[in-house]
Amino acid sequence: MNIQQDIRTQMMETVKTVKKIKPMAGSITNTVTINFVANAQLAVGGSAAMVYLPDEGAAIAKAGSAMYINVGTMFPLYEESLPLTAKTLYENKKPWVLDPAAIGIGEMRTNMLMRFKEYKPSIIRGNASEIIALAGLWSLEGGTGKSKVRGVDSTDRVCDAEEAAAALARWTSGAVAVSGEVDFITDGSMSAYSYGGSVFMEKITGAGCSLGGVMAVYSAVASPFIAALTGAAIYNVAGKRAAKKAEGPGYFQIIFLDELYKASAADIAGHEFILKDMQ
Ligand SMILES: Nc1ncnc2c1ncn2[C@@H]1O[C@H](COP(=O)(O)OP(=O)(O)O)[C@@H](O)[C@H]1O
Ligand SMILES: Cc1ncsc1CCOP(=O)(O)O
Ligand SMILES: [Mg+2]
Repeated sequence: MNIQQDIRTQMMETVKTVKKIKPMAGSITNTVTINFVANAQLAVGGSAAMVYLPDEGAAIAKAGSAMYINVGTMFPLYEESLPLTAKTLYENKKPWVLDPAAIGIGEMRTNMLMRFKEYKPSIIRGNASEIIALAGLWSLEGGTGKSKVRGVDSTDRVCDAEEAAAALARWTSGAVAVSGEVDFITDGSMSAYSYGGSVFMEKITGAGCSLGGVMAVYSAVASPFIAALTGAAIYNVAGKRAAKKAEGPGYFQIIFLDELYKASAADIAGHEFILKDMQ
C-alpha cells in the first residue's frame, strides 16, 4: 500500500470509529461560537461538554478522551482554569487541541498562550496569521514578533505559515493545521494540503472554532496528524456540499451541520488531498 492510501485508510477508520464509540471531548472555548462547536462535535459522532471553572476543567480533562481549548474570549477566571486544565491534560497524556484565536489582543491572552508552550498541545489549529503569531510568541522559526491577526481574522496566506506550522509541530511532537482556502496540515516531517470547503465559511463565525472541536474528537482515536487531516477533510467535504445548496451564510450554517452529519468514511475515500515530505 502506498503512503497516500495508508493515510486515507487511517482517516476513514477515524471517521468510522468516532461514529461507533462517541468519544467525549470537553471544551473551554469562546462564548461567541460555543454552541456551534458542540453541535459540530455531535454531528461527527462525538460527545461535547463545555466548562469554565478550574476544577471542572481539570475534571473534564481527566474524564474525557481529549479536550479543546480556544482562547477567543477571555475572562479573569481563565487565569486559573486554562493553565490548570492544560497541565492536567499534559500530565495525564490526554490529546488536546489549542486554537490561539485572537492571539495578540490583551496581556492575559498572551500570558495564557505563553504558558501553553510547556503543556505541548497535540494539535494546534488556527488561521495563517494566528499560526505565525504563535510561533513568534514561542520564539520558533517562521514566527513574527508582531501579530498580523486582525481580530480573529487572518491577513496572511496559508503558504506563508508553513514554516511556522512545521516549527510548532516539531516543538509539540504533535500536528498543526493551518486553515484557509486550502488547508495545510503538518507534523513537522509529513505535510498535507486538503482541498474543498466554501467561501461561505469565511462569512460565518465559528467555522474555525468548530473545526478545532471536531479535531479534538478525532484526536481521541487517531494520531494528531491523522486527526487534524481527517477534521480538515470532513470540513472540506461538508462545506463544498453545503455551498451547493445555500444562497447565503444563514442557511449555509444550518445546512453545513447537516452535511457534516452526513459525511462518511466513503466520502473520505473520494476526498482530494496531496502529501508533501518536509524533510
Ligand atoms: N476561501 C475559502 N474557501 C474554502 N474553505 C475555506 C475558505 N476560507 C476558510 N475555509 C474553511 O473554513 C474553515 C475555517 O477556516 P478559517 O476561516 O481559516 O478559520 P478561522 O475561522 O479560525 O479564521 C476551514 O475548514 C477552512 O478550510
Ligand atoms: C468573532 C469572535 N470574537 C472572539 S472569538 C470569535 C469567534 C471566532 O470564530 P472563528 O475563528 O471560528 O471564525
Ligand atoms: Mg478562528
